[in-house]
Amino acid sequence: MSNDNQSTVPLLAARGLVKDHGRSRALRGASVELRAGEILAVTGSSGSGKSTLLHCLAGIVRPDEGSVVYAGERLDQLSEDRLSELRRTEFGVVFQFGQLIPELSAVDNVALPLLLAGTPRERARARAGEWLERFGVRGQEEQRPGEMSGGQAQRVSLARALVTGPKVVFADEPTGALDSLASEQVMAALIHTARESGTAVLLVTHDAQVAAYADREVTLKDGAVVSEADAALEASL
Ligand SMILES: Nc1ncnc2c1ncn2[C@@H]1O[C@H](COP(=O)(O)OP(=O)(O)OP(=O)(O)O)[C@@H](O)[C@H]1O
Repeated sequence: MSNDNQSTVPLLAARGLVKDHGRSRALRGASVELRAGEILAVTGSSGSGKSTLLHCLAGIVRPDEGSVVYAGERLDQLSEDRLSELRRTEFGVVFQFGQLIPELSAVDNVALPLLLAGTPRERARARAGEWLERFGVRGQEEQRPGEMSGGQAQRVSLARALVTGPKVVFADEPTGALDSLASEQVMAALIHTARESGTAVLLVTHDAQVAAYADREVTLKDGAVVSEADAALEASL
């Protein structure tokens, strides 16, 4: 269901993105918009360009052609310094294999973005503990990623992505390595928390059940958007 608070002005808009990886063209004129608070699924078969699109939208990779505008700023033209500041303060990212730091406990992994932003250690750890609780992994604060299940580790990754209060979370196959029960728990936690905090989510997935959590779905084929379906409307039919 759409969130009534969503603005009609996009928070993030990509137009005509082209991106080559060596001799392979990953994006061929892809355009997509994400509104504040919206949950958008990007689907498509393997190799259709989903991850490359996410990387361009998150300012991780610069497109060869086209524009990416975030809250009035051209991401594709920003300096590396400004881009990394935006990634630290406005964006959160979650990947298929959470990419937690194996040597750090769950609470220290989640506290890390706050420490990098200058929050004192004890306050950062306390806030991290609150976020672990929100994601249902309280009690595992001192465990390291290797001592947790895949689903628990992925919920820690979500807590780390959201702890700084980002405007957008980019999630690339966040449930790709999980079984269906853990996948449902992770998605429910992500969607609930994003709705509660008004965070927009760009969700890359090839799984129709995961895409069904989104407000809207765009499908990529050969590096361009081929169809847009209102996932919520489809689900209600
Ligand atoms: N770093 C890279 N170097 C070379 N080619 C790449 C690189 N990243 C992606 N590609 C190529 O670009 C195309 C799009 O890849 P991308 O990972 O964006 O697609 P995807 O839809 O996310 O695929 P998957 O679902 O398999 O992850 C593919 O042909 C892929 O082989």
